[in-house]
Amino acid sequence: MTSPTIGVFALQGDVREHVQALQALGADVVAVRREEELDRVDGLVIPGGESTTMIKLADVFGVADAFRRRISEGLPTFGTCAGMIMLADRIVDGADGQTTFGGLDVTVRRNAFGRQVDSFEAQVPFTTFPDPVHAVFIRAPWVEQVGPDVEVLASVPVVLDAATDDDDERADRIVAVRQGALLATSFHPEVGDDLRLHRLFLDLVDM
Ligand SMILES: NC(=O)CC[C@H](N)C(=O)O
Repeated sequence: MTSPTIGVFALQGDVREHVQALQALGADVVAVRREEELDRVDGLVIPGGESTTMIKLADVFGVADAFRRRISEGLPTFGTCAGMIMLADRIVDGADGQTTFGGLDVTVRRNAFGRQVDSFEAQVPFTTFPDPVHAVFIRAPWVEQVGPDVEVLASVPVVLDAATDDDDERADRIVAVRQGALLATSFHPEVGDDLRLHRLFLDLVDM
């Protein structure tokens, strides 16, 4: 089989890390800033970065609707952190009027962990892998609600703010999901050398 061509959304974000991870797995990778580039790809990665800037630039360059259309038509897409926000159909705590590309039937809370800790690392168990994934969270979103076609792949325990320290409540928050050929993580699998999530994504592209 010939290698798939994977585009990395390159208007903003940690593009290079994703390019390296995908190339290490044998994919042909192109940076995508224009519609002609988007037209050539078999799959798309939307990196971590800043979702408000991503959507602003996509609007300014007139490509937001092209991304929306291709994703809604079934282009396999992997969003990490800000990329997860860009794939979400609904956001909580977005900037005023913030929109997304959508496609993933989830509600995502932006900067969700911010009240507790801005950035942290954790060993996160996945339904798809025998061993946990070492996950780096940076001002990360979490998934607050999922539609019926969304499969939850991973959650992390969090302590919810309570009136007093004594009755802090614990709950699990979703940090990785899959819906058809769409995959999203709250954290940055492109940081570090664990390629399992990129490989899982390339398997979705092949299907
Ligand atoms: N590391 C990240 O991608 C952070 C996401 C960022 N908080 C946003 O809203 O887009």
